[in-house]
Amino acid sequence: MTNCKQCNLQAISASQSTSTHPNKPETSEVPRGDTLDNLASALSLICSQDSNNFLSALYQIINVLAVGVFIVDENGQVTVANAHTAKIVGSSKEELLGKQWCEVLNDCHRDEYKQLFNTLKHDASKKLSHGPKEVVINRKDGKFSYADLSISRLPQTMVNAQSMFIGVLHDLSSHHAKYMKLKRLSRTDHLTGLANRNAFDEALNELWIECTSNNQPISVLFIDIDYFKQFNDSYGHVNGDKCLKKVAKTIAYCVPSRDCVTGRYGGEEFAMILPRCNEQIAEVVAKQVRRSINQLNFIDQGLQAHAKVTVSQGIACAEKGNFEQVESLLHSADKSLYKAKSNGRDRIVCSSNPAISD
Ligand SMILES: Nc1nc2c(ncn2[C@@H]2O[C@H](COP(=O)(O)OP(=O)(O)OP(=O)(O)O)[C@@H](O)[C@H]2O)c(=O)[nH]1
Repeated sequence: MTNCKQCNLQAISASQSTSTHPNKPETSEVPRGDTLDNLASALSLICSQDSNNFLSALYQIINVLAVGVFIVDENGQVTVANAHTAKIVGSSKEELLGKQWCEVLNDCHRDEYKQLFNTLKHDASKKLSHGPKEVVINRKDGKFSYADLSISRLPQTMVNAQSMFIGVLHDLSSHHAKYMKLKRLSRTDHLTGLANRNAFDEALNELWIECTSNNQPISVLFIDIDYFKQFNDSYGHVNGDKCLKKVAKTIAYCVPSRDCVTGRYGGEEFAMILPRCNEQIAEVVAKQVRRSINQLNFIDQGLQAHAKVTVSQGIACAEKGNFEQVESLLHSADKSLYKAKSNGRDRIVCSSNPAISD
């Protein structure tokens, strides 16, 4: 940084490299005594070995920091950016200079930060310290960086008439990738890859609110493998696990739309949420599940052709206020499943029409 026209920082020069700051502002926010003296002596040490220039020393310090530091003017234009900011954004420092800071941000934050700079531009009295807040940054290579962003107003005593802001960026990209992986793992059943019980319950609560508040139907389908203990006992747990995986994949293929959720509800029990689907649609899906499961064989696992599984299914549909609570809907689907089991298995029971469908 050689000569920043908008900022008085350049006034801090080597010719004034004494033990006190040349432009020491008279505000209570500024460190006094030891702190300022120590800073000044640290800087003069660096300056004496280098360019003998305070400003240059300050800039070099900022530039080697392992956090992104940048300064924007009151119009939101970047006037200073250190090397780490450039690294996070995936551009060179030169490319960043003069650029609107908001353009660096992902669309989802742009309006918020445009508004922030706009508000502060018109209300210089307002104290600014915004964040830290997690933001997504559009990198030049088309990828994203994730960072914690804090923006603070530079003290008025440091700058001329206009407002200047300093931003600090902490790169969260590697943490973000790990967080996303952990989040995905915590929501996935590790054997089948379907939603686990926790994720299923969360999705059901969300879809329940969405559908009931829009007067749309929502159906739940419980699918339970018949006599699975016998399968395990006959062919072993390893084959039992492979069977569960195959059944899960087959069920997932039968969902009628992308907004349906399929989960592993318990050991050999699966469940499907069918938002915006009435009971008739749910029954069509259940019939498709039954047909597909009945066609499965386990020859690829080394089992004989007669090794087969069937499933029993229970359906309940919330429509026109027939269920007040999501728990009642689940209870009703569970009761239907129980009926399908007790009436011979390999069949479908709907809660509003308990006649057995086989
Ligand atoms: N291989 C394997 N077996 C499991 C897993 N989770 C549960 N099971 C087995 O699933 C079987 C369920 O047995 P039951 O609850 O008696 O039900 P069922 O034999 O399917 O009989 P019905 O449901 O009444 O038709 C048990 O033998 C469990 O050990 C799993 O992750 N892998």
